[in-house]
Amino acid sequence: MTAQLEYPDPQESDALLSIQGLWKVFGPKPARVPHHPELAALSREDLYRRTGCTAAVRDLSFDVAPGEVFVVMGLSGSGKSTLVRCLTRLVEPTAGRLIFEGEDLRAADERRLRTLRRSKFSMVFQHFGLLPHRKVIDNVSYGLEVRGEGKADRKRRAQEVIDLVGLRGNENLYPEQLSGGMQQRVGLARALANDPDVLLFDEPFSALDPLIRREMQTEVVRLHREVGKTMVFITHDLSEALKLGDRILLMRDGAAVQFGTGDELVGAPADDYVREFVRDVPRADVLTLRWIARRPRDGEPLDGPELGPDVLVREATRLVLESDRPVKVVSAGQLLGVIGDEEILAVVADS
Ligand SMILES: Nc1ncnc2c1ncn2[C@@H]1O[C@H](COP(=O)(O)OP(=O)(O)OP(=O)(O)O)[C@@H](O)[C@H]1O
Repeated sequence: MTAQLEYPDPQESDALLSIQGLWKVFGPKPARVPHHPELAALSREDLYRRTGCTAAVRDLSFDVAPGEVFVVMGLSGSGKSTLVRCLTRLVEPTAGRLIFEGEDLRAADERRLRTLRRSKFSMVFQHFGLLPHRKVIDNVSYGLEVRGEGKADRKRRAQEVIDLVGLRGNENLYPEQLSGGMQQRVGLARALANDPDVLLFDEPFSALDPLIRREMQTEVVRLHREVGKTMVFITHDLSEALKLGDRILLMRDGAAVQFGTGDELVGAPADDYVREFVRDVPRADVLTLRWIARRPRDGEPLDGPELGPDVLVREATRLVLESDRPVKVVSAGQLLGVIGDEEILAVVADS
């Protein structure tokens, strides 16, 4: 039994990167799995038992918009690393389409792929991947050297990104002379030096201790604000995903469980798995007023203070509790609902 997989036409859409029906199957004769409805529907264990194959990525489809931070989150073994490697074909997908800037990446030959990897994508790895015998500045300019750029240009560009990531003064040190956090700054600088269209991060901060990790997350938020690059960020850490992601894809056993913004995952979990995943998130720091506004009751005063629907519950708490009238949630002059002490306390008490 063979099913024909159908995908939409390569993009008239605004997506920078479009992933359509992507599969990566490891094991013997992997290509039969995506096209075989019965095999494709088997659980991870049953598929392995019947075929000896593991579907690390299962029928994933999503678009990444230009300038967006797209986070892929999931527990160990959910397929995140395989997915991010499939995006540049460092791991060869088994089925599906990858459209980047309108180009079908699966049709690209080795030469074209190498060019794309050098000029359009940069990767930041968990274990930094720095060259130990090269100074910071030479690590940062390495990609430019490979691309054949002249010495003066390389140096100028490397210095620019070294300044950008806060490494000025460390140019002539070797990686082993730097702390983990500093080494990952070198990794970031090296990735930015190529001026790629997409930065791919594979759990870049997992090896760092929690304080440095938070500092680096803030650094990525700042860099994103400054350089506006499209980012695909892999993590198993929910708070990291919520802090960085414009949109989050939650994966389990290779498949998508939910796509959404952080507040959508927390406010409207798709199933019990997601509910359990987000259970300990301080809801007041993630949910916005649009999630808790309700219809005004008959006779309720509507002359209270106004706030927008995107204000975080935490930020609105004081105003709501101090006001003797319900706070109005208003967008473009339209009343979306009201919020009183009850609604606020239900969230804050749960946080
Ligand atoms: N080369 C391979 N051969 C066979 N199975 C593989 C291979 N690479 C990955 N897998 C399997 O695919 C599944 C997904 O692995 P992957 O490393 O992508 O997950 P992950 O979410 O990145 O996990 P982690 O955070 O632990 O790296 C796992 O079951 C893994 O054992």
